[in-house]
Amino acid sequence: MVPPLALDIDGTLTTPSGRIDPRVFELLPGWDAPVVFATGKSFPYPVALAHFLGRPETVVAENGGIAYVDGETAVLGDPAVPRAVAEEFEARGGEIGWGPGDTVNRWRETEVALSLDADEALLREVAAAADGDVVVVDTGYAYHVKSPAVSKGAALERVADALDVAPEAFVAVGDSENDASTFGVVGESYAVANADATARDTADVVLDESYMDGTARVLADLRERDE
Ligand SMILES: O=C(O)COP(=O)(O)O
Ligand SMILES: [Mg+2]
Repeated sequence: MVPPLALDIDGTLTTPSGRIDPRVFELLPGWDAPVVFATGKSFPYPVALAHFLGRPETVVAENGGIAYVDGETAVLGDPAVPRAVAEEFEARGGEIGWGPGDTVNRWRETEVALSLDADEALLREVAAAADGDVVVVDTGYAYHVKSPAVSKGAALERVADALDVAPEAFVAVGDSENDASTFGVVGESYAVANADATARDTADVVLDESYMDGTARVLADLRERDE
């Protein structure tokens, strides 16, 4: 039996230019165990990915603010403080940075994401004034303003429980500080070579290969182990 997977999306299933690597469509549809997409992106993105892979929609979105499994949505974070921080940031001249349509935040229910072009120093200053009620997480793709109580790892534990699978049975692959909590609850964890320092420090193994090259290597090794 291949093990269940907890897979980050950006930096892990993508190319360096941010596209879904086509190998995702070869390797994941037939994976014979649960696959949880655990992402900082908002809820529709991992649902769409699972849908178009023909897989059950088992997802963790918004860095753990949302967990979805068996048709049940759990909203695990309160957006009030993150939104107040974003409003104060804008009142002080900061820009969220996604342009007028802002599809990055449109469906985001528990946190606020800002472009890496946003004024990080101002954002961290405004967030620090919220007295520990928010943290700023830099995924390498966005700054996320979220409750410190929310994490991908905690949400994955809920999803695993609903699937009746122990969290330790999962193998995780990720690339950034928002994956450290996942790495903390699964049995085996891998950071791709492009991972940030936090992901590298918290993963069991740091891969030699980057992006989907790294993830594909892990999947190949897991299949081989299964034979
Ligand atoms: O949305 C982000 O900032 C990063 O997304 P990821 O968690 O799938 O890498
Ligand atoms: Mg990532």
